Amino acid sequence: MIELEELTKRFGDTLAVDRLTFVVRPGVVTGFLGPNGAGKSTTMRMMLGLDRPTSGDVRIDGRPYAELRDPLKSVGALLDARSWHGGRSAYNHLLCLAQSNGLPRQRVAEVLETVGLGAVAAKRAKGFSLGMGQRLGIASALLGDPRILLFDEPVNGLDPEGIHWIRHLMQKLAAEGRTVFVSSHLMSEMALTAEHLIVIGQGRLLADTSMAAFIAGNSRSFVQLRSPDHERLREVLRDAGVTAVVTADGSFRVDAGDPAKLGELAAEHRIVLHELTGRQASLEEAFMQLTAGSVEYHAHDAGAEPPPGPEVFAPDPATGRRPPAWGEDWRRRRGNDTEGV
Ligand SMILES: Nc1ncnc2c1ncn2[C@@H]1O[C@H](COP(=O)(O)OP(=O)(O)OP(=O)(O)O)[C@@H](O)[C@H]1O
Repeated sequence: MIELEELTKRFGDTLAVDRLTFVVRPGVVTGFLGPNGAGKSTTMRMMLGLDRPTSGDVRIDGRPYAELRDPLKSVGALLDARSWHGGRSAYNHLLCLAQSNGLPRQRVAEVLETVGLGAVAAKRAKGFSLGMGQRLGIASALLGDPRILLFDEPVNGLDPEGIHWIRHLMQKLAAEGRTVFVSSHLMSEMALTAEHLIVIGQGRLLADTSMAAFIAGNSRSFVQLRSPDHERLREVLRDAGVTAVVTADGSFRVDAGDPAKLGELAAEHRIVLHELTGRQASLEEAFMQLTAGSVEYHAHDAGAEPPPGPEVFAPDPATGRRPPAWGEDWRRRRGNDTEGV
């Protein structure tokens, strides 16, 4: 496993990594998320002994990277996919790595087949596409058959087939009992790949939890209803004291609602529904909710200002109080029109 304890890195005035403590365990894919500049690459570089911590430490199977006897057999990493000599063929690049690390020559052909580069093994790497370069980087990481794998943005530049392939490769490696730690900005892909998540913002740990718990804990479920009898449904919801918003596509959204109860309410009033969907917010929404305060670079555009207009949420008829407006800021930033019921 990989263990970090109070790991800290300062570059001049910039505190890139701030007392990070967490453990990356074997057997599952662990996703590493954070906004741009959060400190992900710096953390991974320190795991591999490429950056020296200002304080704290990081251990690979109980030792600092520098003390590993056969580093390539312990940890494989893809940090910068283009870190190879372009004049060499894919085969020769891997052969050099194998020979300098005491690995058997036959591993070269094996990993080339694993990553699907067998047919272009003799071609010079400088002619490789971005996706082929990523595959060659992954082949280098797998060369020593390591128990621990680190991938920094591995799907960068890959086409859908390549993305699908790497997702299954990472899950297979984890299922073999390896430790797989992967960063990516592609939230939809991360949601499909990782079981556990480490989230950082401005160098600090924001979450260390399972994917399911992260989404459930940082977002709210909601129910979406749509009816051809829009006005009647609006009245029924209002009379029942249900707080709802009308979304840009004309459906009603009830935060933390119960689909069964709302369906029964509509049936009681003989209202036809064209949609009744219980939804869980996505990883992207949960991520944006959690990291909203720790984004280093904000885009400033007209849509960033909350639009004037009607109340988004109806007040609770019993208390007259406005309910908590989860995601309101986010919806406003996105310019997603909503109207009160
Ligand atoms: N060698 C360096 N010298 C000075 N500052 C650095 C150096 N490397 C990183 N930083 C700074 O440290 C912070 C963290 O950078 P890092 O690249 O680790 O973030 P990241 O989460 O990987 O970002 P991204 O998602 O954009 O790749 C940033 O503010 C960055 O500018």
